[in-house]
Amino acid sequence: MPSNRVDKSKLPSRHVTEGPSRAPHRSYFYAMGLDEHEIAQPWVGVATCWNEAAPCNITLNRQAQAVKVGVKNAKGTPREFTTITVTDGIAMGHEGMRSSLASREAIADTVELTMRGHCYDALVGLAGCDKSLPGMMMAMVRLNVPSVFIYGGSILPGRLNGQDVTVQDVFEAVGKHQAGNMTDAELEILERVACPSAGACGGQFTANTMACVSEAIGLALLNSSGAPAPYESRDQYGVASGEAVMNLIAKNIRARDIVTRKSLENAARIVACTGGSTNAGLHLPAIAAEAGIDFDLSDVCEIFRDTPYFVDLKPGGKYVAKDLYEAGGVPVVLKELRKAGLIHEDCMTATGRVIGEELDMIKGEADNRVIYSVANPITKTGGVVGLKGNLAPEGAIVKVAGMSEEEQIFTGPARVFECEEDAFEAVKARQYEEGEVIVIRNEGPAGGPGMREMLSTTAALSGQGMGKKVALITDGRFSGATRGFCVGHVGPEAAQGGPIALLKDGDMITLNARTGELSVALTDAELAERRKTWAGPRETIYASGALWKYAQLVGSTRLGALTHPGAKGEKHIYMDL
Ligand SMILES: CC[C@H](C)C(=O)C(=O)O
Ligand SMILES: [Mg+2]
Repeated sequence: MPSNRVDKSKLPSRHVTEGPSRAPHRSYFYAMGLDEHEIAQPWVGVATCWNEAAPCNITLNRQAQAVKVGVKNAKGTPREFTTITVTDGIAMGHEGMRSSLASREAIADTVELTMRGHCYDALVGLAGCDKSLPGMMMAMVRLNVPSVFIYGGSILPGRLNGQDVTVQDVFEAVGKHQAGNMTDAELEILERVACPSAGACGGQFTANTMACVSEAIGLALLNSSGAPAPYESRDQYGVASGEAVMNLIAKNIRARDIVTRKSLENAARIVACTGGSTNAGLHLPAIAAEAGIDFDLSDVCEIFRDTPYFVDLKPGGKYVAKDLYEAGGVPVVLKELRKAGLIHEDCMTATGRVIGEELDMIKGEADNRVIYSVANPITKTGGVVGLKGNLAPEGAIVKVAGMSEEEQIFTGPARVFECEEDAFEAVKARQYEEGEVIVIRNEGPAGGPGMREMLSTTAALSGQGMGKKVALITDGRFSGATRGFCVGHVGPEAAQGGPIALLKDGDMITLNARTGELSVALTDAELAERRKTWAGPRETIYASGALWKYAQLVGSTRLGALTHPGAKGEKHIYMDL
């Protein structure tokens, strides 16, 4: 058994299990039904984001039981614990959305504190929603313990009029309804059928994007994210993940042996080739920073730029996560990337083998329906690209999957809004013109605070049939289901005095996703002149509490909006591991 090779004298858990001074601690363990063998084994924290807030996380409790079976099979002692989630689909379109990105830090912090406080030796993390996936992976890298990640799985698609539908259709239906192109009764039918099961939103939105990342980066077993959440066949991956973490303990393979510059590049590839969520441009730098790796928004975008887009998923394309699973899932996509030399094969994974060896064992091939071959992609460059220019010196990001080449170039006058609510009201009332660039500012990580996703506004534009007739830029961000020429993460944000803060109605803005440009037709001197009269950042609307604290601490978008400095190669990471 792998655990026979574990040097127990080095495991963090000995601080709570060994010696006369730990008799009180052991009393608690006996109180929970553990016996002396279980107390003496390696302790594995099984962290889930289970709660009843949303379908994304509702199955995690069941799946955690499978993980615990795996840990026990391999002679470990699993201890399940939970942390929070904020679910974007429900937080969307109102003040609640400010809690979303901040919840990523809360998840990483609470998992970290639980692990530290109880001296667990290793971690299996289960997560099912936008911020819980990166938050959980950040905790793994931050603690640098042996770690395995497992996604909770996606939702099943709804079915209406012979077509698959997701919650994206419901968000967009709001715009259609507002425009008078959908009746109350039609909207009600759609909202009842769009989400027929547990699981995270069905397209290649943020949760599914980060699930693909979890496999490509090596923290999750290959194919473990594929089966939809309600499928009990997922449980075999739960058991295998529990066994895998015990093997990592035995081999002393830690999260930072897995998450490296190269594995982050593999992860960025899968985001681009699947037309994934722009949020990856925030989460990959954040995960990197936890490992002390400098991999910022422009590094991510550079990988995006020369990655072909060849997996046909919503919102840019046709299919949902269940279709990707049935076509062979992430392993087949990675195999295609490998054919083009776009995968670093020597990256360590959660099995203790490198990703090249793992891919050698995969039999599936591209079906040229959901997964095209890399040699015959949908487009030659990535489904997500970076932009820079005098309006975004620290960069910006846009999803272009599904947009034609002509649609990727746009010049128009700015219509400036100071917050999302103002923009949404104007869109609802059709107080904007075709050809304009809608600017929504003061929505960055510190300025919002919380860098809200603006799906309600972008979906309303799409629903009004105006998605291709206007462009939108913001220092906030978008949901994975946003489509249209919507540029987010414009940095520096307005609250940090970025040029977006200086825009006025009518300024001519150019967005060019082909050349990677985001600029305003103002000279440096004109911008400097406006800066002299700039009123400065808005005061945060929170006077205390978690969001006030978040606004004080959060760093720049370019670096992933972290609330701490990130690892700097320090020696003391976790206990004395
Ligand atoms: C449907 C979109 C989802 C709720 C989301 O927030 C994301 O994918 O980012
Ligand atoms: Mg989201």
